[in-house]
Amino acid sequence: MAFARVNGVVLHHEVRGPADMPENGPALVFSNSLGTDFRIWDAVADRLAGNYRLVLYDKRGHGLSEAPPQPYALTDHVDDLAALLDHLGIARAAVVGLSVGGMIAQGLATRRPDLVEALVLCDTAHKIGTDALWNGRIEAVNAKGIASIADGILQRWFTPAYRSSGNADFAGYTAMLTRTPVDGYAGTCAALRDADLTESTRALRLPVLCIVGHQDGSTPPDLVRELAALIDGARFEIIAEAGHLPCIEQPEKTAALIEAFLAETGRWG
Ligand SMILES: O=C(O)CC1=CCC(=O)O1
Repeated sequence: MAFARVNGVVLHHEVRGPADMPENGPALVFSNSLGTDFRIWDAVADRLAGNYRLVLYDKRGHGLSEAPPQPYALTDHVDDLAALLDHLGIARAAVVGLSVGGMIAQGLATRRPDLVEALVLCDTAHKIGTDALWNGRIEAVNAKGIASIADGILQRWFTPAYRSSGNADFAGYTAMLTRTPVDGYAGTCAALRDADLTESTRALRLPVLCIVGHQDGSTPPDLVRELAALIDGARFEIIAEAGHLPCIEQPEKTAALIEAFLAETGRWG
């Protein structure tokens, strides 16, 4: 566990992987979704940590990172990640981003192409949701807290089987969502509302893998297929028995897809 003040905000992060990895060698960087922190990647990271240097971080307003007052712009999140990688001396990375984390990854590839060699875009899109959806969430969480909208969100995040009342992990991720700082949550909703990456993402030229859970209710397979179609040469994979967070429901399959893709690029492993 480490903290760094970069781009005007304290970010909680962790670097994992073999001790003999060269300090400035390529890294695998993970960016998480709205209402989650980097622990959503733990089971995937456990499967990859033997072979790669991993960087996990909590974006502003989430986890143990500072939560500046809302609203945020997607470029705030992108510039935070760029500054964190510069701070860590990481010059080349494959960025694995989920949902808004996937938009941060796309934004980083556009704004700092020197840093990004490949993208794994999980359950994300070039444009997520509508003004009405995000404004409704901002209003609700500011007035009544995140718990007031949590049920609907959790239904889109997880399959019915995972949401069983006996599943302690489901209770844990519910707490992760509802304990997110309101400024962090609403601030990032504003970033999502205002971001449309269609044209900048269409111009990307690098290896890209798009992944989506078969039962994703937030960024459904057809939307992620659209994202993949936008990017020259991007691959598209659907993971069965998963919702919006395949890294939690199907970590084995998620890690295997990431590893096979990185091997194909010829730059990792
Ligand atoms: O909260 C949701 O519905 C899922 C989601 C959309 C953007 C993000 O990061 O998570």
